[in-house]
Amino acid sequence: MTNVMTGITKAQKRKNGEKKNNDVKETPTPYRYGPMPKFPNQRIWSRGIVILGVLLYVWYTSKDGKEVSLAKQKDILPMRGQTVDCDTKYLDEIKQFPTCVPIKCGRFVSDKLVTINEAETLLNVAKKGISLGGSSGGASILDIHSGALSFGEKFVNIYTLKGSEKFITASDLAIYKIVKNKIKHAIAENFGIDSESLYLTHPTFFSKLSNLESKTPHDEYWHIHVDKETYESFHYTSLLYLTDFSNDFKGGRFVFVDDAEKPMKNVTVEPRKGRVLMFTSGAENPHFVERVTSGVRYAITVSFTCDKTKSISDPAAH
Ligand SMILES: O=C(O)CCC(=O)C(=O)O
Ligand SMILES: [Fe+2]
Repeated sequence: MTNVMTGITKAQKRKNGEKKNNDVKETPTPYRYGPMPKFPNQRIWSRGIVILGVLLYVWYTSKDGKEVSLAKQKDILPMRGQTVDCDTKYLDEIKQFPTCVPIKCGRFVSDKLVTINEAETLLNVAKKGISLGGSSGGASILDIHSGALSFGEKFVNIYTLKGSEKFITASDLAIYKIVKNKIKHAIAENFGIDSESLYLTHPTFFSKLSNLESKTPHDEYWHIHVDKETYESFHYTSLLYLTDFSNDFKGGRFVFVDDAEKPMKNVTVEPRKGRVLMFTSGAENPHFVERVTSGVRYAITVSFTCDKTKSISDPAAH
């Protein structure tokens, strides 16, 4: 049939179409920048690169990505926690004190218990007190209950040092007591126990950590440990952080090691000024502090026992 408008028959159209298609096949598409370069074993190389990329991705994500963060420095947490099964030895021991047995063992973090002003007051006490002595290695402690203060490679009693009258005032002591009581009540609430069953115990101390080379084993704060094994009287441990991870120091995160074979199971807490970390002191909570790589990290370890015979009194003015 002939198209009235063009006067071309269907057969002619088919013929023209075929010719066009043939033309396309005959003309190769030119590469804008010339032909793709070829090199020997091109396929093997490109496959190798893809496999390397996949391996790099797997290595990178398993290295850091799977570690769990309980608290980042930037978080402001009213309360965040995790429960874990109590270690049986811990449970057997704490059962001697029935009102002190936790509903579940675990760890909790709160940024709302202690105010920034309270944290700053205690930071100044730590700075002033430790400046009277201080370890020659990377870890200094000050225990205002016993008076123990790191001094070079030894310890001295701060209350025997000249100038010690000034490092802590009556109002600092009152704040210390308020903070300790707030932490005690939070521990009781989180673990479902009676706060009257908790007593402050030894050692409760300020710590100052830096990247100085260690001089004695006391300076090596980065080893994995269980508090109940290091400090026999502990049942509940708490830390109050006085400086900020990343701003005041680098490194120095607190790390729970849930499975020593699998670092990606580690649970980390980044210190934040005024942040309180509380946990049961048994083998369900092995932990360490990462080495501080720069700056200075200040904290207070506030420790509680359920054994009244192991309790210590609130610090007094000297
Ligand atoms: O400073 C910390 O974050 C933890 C210190 C610690 O593990 C301890 O005093 O037993
Ligand atoms: Fe510890």
